[in-house]
Amino acid sequence: MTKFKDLNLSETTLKAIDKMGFEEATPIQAQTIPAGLEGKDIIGQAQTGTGKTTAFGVPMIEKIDTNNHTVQGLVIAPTRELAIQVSEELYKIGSGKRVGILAVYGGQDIQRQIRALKKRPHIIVGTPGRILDHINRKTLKLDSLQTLVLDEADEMLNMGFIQDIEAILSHMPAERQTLLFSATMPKQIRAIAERFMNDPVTIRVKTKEMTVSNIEQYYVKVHQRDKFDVLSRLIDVHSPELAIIFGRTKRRVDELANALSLRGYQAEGIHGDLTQAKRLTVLKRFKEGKIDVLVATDVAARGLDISGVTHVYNYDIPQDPESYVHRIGRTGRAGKEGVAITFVEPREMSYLKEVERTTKKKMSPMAAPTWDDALVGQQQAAVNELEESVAKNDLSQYKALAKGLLDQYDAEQLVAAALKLITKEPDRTPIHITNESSLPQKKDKFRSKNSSSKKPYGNRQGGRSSGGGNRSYNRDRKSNPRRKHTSQ
Ligand SMILES: Nc1ncnc2c1ncn2[C@@H]1O[C@H](COP(=O)(O)OP(=O)(O)OP(=O)(O)O)[C@@H](O)[C@H]1O
Ligand SMILES: [Mg+2]
Repeated sequence: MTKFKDLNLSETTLKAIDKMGFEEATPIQAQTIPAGLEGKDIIGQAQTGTGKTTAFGVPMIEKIDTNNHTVQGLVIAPTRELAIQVSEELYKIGSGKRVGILAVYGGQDIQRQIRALKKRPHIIVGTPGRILDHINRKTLKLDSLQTLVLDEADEMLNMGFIQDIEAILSHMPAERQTLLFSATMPKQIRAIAERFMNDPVTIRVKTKEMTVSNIEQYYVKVHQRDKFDVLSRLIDVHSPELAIIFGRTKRRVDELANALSLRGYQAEGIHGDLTQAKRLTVLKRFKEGKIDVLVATDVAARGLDISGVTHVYNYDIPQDPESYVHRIGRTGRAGKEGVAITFVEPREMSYLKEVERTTKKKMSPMAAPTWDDALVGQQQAAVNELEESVAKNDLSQYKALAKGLLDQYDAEQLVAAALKLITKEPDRTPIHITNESSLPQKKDKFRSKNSSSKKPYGNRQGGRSSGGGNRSYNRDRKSNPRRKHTSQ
């Protein structure tokens, strides 16, 4: 176990890390911080939720010269929410040193960002489209850049983003340190990455499986028409603290969020067609537990760190194994436990197998719960609530009422009635969810490693659109590779 104080860090940074509550460095931090401080280019790969942000953040912050009021560090992230989250973490690491950090992303007033850029921050964290916009307006200069980080590097170098990244790279000094981080790094993408890196070291936290062991992984074989009922019952059985449900398209997400609300769950959706303000509000309400089910497209799959997410449901199986890894990685973070459940239609089993081959982890089959299972789950949740209330609440103002009732009724009858009132019995309100086409069937059962879905260029979009129903997922990020991603 490595302590941060053994990593040759400045007192101010050590203090900041201490304030963040971190005691020991995680393996990826222990391995990349020294190499980062030495100035090496790094490709860092470690499982989801294992602290990669601090792994690149610490050396980046340590190297900032706060007397030099130029942009010395740039972090590029695929979504606005992630850019905000990373900037907040860097702010904490750099708080003692007073490093100036600014997040720039689409959907936020550009004039406000321009004013903030004039205050000469040392580090910019942003999404590619908006960064490029500022470069073109000459409101962001990268001539003095020393450290570049691509968070979710494989995603950033994939088809939807590569042109913007290349354009941004052309505006920064060749002599710089480049750090790439992700939980996944397909070979073909690594090859692209190496083109603009200088003798990079690859730091991979070696584990048997690509996913963290503290996430229990299940699949449920289910026909499309039954998916929603199975989902409602699963939620009733599990009573998740916070759950994320991933759907394949924006329409799917809207319909699921509405349908869940109709059945009495506190659910809201997040996807790229919402305004930025709405996206942020939904996420905030989810973090605060005001809603407990977040329905999302892959816009929420990467990097987001929301504590308390106990369950991830893949309502639609993702097409890429990488997407699966990131989606389920929204739970089981920082050593916590999590459960991931993936719905698979009978004809999509080959996708499940491909995910298992990539992650080197088998999912356990789970039977779809019955209505009675759901009722038992909800009754248990009511019992827990009642017990908690007995333990926690000051009930003195209710005791006289209780006595009165007990004089009149049988105790068992009374408690049963109270439990019935608290129990959210499984709801059968009719709902409508539009059918999406299943993923196209794979012919070659055991595809080679160079299979099409992993190719950075070309096939990815083709593969998706051939599924018909995937179109709006594409639009989510890839339909216009030049500009569109800020509207994910
Ligand atoms: N050394 C540490 N000790 C304890 N907790 C830590 C440590 N480093 C990071 N964390 C916490 O772990 C959580 C996950 O960190 P982070 O978001 O950086 O993971 P990640 O590896 O980037 O995951 P992803 O692949 O999903 O982006 C955060 O809540 C962070 O505060
Ligand atoms: Mg991350």
